[in-house]
Amino acid sequence: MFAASILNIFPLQDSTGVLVFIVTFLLIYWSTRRHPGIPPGPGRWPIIGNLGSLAGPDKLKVFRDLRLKYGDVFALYFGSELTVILNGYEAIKDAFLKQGRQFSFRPENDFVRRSVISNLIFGNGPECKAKRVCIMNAFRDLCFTRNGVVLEQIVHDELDFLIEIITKNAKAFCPRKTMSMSFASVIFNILHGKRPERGEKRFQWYMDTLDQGFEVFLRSQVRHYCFPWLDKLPGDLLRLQYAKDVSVSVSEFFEEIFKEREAASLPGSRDCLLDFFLSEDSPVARDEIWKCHHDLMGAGSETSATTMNWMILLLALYPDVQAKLYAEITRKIGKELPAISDRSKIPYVEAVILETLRIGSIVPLGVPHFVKEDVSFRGFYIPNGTTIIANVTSVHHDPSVFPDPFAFRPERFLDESGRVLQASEQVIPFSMGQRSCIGESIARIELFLYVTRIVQNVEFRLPAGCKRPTLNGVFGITYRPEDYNVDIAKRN
Ligand code: HEM
Repeated sequence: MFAASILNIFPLQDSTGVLVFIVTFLLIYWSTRRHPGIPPGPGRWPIIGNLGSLAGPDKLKVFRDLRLKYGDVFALYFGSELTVILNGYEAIKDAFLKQGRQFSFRPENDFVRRSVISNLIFGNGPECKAKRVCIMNAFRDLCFTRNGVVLEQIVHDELDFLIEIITKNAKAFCPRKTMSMSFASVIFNILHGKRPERGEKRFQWYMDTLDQGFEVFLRSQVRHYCFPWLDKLPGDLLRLQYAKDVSVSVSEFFEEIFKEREAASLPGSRDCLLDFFLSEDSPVARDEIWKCHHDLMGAGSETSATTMNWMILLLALYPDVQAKLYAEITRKIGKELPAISDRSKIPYVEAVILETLRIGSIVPLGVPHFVKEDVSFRGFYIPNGTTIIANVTSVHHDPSVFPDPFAFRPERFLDESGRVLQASEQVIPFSMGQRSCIGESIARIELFLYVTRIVQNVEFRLPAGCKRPTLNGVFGITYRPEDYNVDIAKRN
């Protein structure tokens, strides 16, 4: 029947026509066929796969709707790359904790090999594990074992500067860039033992490069998945040459700083992360250190800054929460500089931070994971080489877990007396398992010191007569609020 219809279309003597038809048919079949046994998902289109299903201004809603239709575990093709999306706390936990051995790799596809500089966030294997352990030990030593004095000091120095700048603003201002710079300075200081000079051009250039790098990375990834052959055409259509040029400049930027530090520090000193990396037993080769520093700067500054941007917006939108926060801080520590040891004294601050991390869902789809073997998961087949994405917002914005999920209500994390913090295990902004965030403790302390000190000193208000900002976010590697302005009133 099938053969007969082909013969009707192409007479026998026209063997070229038959060949073209068969090749076209096979190409369409292979490029639209879903692997058998994989989790459900929408039909696949040639070339773009399921990218069409992700169209729409509100990406988080798109993922919410796909979950409603296909369940907690569904599969999409980003171009030709098979990607499994995990939704809900139990599915993410099953993968990253219960089957953590299989689900804890980072993608090793062609795009990552060609364009990613990272040897930590996108690293795999025992060397990457050794770096994780070394950094976590160094963070513990630098920031916590000396009662957190180093971290506390670094953050307070930075906050002296920040509060001075923001209180100088007579006009309504948008905190985004100021916050990015401030948190980047803290991480830079932990890494290199000094804060960048105020207004230093090299550092400003580096921050701009990081900012653009995030966007270019996302765009060229999508293009590479759909049209890998663009790489063979003249012109840097996939921006891979751009990525290489940036990495050379970034390595030179860090190299200069490393040399300064090597010349200045005493042998055996352990005052910043760089000292740990330069020590004899370091798991990171000398010419690879800059890559780790680049990863830590990228991962550690934009995330915390975005959390603070959400927090300022939410406090301005909910003046009653802000007033309660100020009252609690004043009652418990007055005008004293907050210390890490004060965290347990002011549970309301911790509840405000948790609620901000929940609503903001700063890294909405986490960092991609990957499987390097065929995996059986919840009755589905996940083939070797599949990318795995944990949709963290599916947990944080699930009304069955957090009723009225878009209302800013820190009280949901306090007991009935309002005095005891009841953190929910279902708030997972730092993910979980073997690849969870290694900066979590630093981030939590930074946020505590930032919010407490800033609220002690200033009040945020929506500028009179302006359109009320929404909770709409800008979707990217991080999820940040749309730019907004706030008035800042200095407290007496
Ligand atoms: C509010 C602030 C932060 C948030 C919401 C956040 C969130 C995350 C998330 C979701 C991941 C991916 C986990 C996974 O793949 O399962 C991650 C990884 C990572 N984060 Fe953070 N992070 C924050 C702050 C920081 C800070 C301050 C640092 C460094 C000082 C840092 C360094 C890293 C690194 C190096 C990784 C990669 C870990 C690996 O691949 O093994 N993060 N973070």
